[in-house]
Amino acid sequence: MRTQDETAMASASRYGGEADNSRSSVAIEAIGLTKDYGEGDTVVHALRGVDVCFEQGRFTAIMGPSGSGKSTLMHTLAGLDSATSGHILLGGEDLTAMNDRQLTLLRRKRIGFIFQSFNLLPMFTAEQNILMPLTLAGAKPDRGWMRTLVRTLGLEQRLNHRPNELSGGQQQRVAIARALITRPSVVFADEPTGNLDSVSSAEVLDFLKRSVRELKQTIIMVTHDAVAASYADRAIVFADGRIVADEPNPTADRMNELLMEERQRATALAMTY
Ligand SMILES: Nc1ncnc2c1ncn2[C@@H]1O[C@H](COP(=O)(O)OP(=O)(O)OP(=O)(O)O)[C@@H](O)[C@H]1O
Repeated sequence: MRTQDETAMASASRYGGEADNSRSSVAIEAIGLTKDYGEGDTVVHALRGVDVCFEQGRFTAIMGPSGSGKSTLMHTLAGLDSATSGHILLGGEDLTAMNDRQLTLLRRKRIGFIFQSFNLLPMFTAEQNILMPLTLAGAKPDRGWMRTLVRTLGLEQRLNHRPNELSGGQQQRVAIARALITRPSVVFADEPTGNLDSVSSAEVLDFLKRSVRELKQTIIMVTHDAVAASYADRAIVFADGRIVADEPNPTADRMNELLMEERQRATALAMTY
């Protein structure tokens, strides 16, 4: 196990030693993160020593073949799943050293989630759904921030509607507002456009991008769609529990190319066995 100083040094090394200035812009980072499922002959190494930083105010996409570890990375970073070894620093605090109660509080206050299936509560209005994280925490809404979110997401005319009175795209916009209402340090989006048609997908991705540009939010999105990844500022490709590519300003063509290269590499490897 590393000491705190060793953790800080490992973290600083990812910036070529410019630790102090650049660290202030880091939202969350993983250091030597591993996650194994099972043990012995049946062990699955889902994460194999992942080192990665996610900067504040940036939109990052995570891509990769099925089973490569994308969801495991997201769940572990969000404190939903425990790491086997390594560290996760959120605003300088190590999640891997926290107990369940501390993790629950941290998730409630500092992490937002957006799911493929929206996960809105059907008996509540859009407004009640958006405010739900605050209601559950017994916290008062910041009305100014609520207005900003509602305006940015174009939900002014939809606040009194229940989810079944909204289109898929509108429901996902409500879910985005709900994820952002606590002004979290980081928002994890798991295939947020997986259930949407291409027009609604483009709309939702545009809003995610605006949340980053205009509202200074930090978003990490898992997606299988290279076009969705092209809305991000950065795209990471995962394979076999490791990062195999890290692309700034990704285009859909470039991401398809990287995914194809990874598929060819995996096929060539399989043929040598
Ligand atoms: N609870 C679990 N128990 C055992 N193995 C698991 C568990 N969750 C994930 N795995 C395994 O860990 C590896 C990584 O899975 P993960 O779900 O993170 O991949 P993924 O890239 O998100 O895949 P997909 O794109 O299909 O969602 C896979 O081999 C998977 O079978």
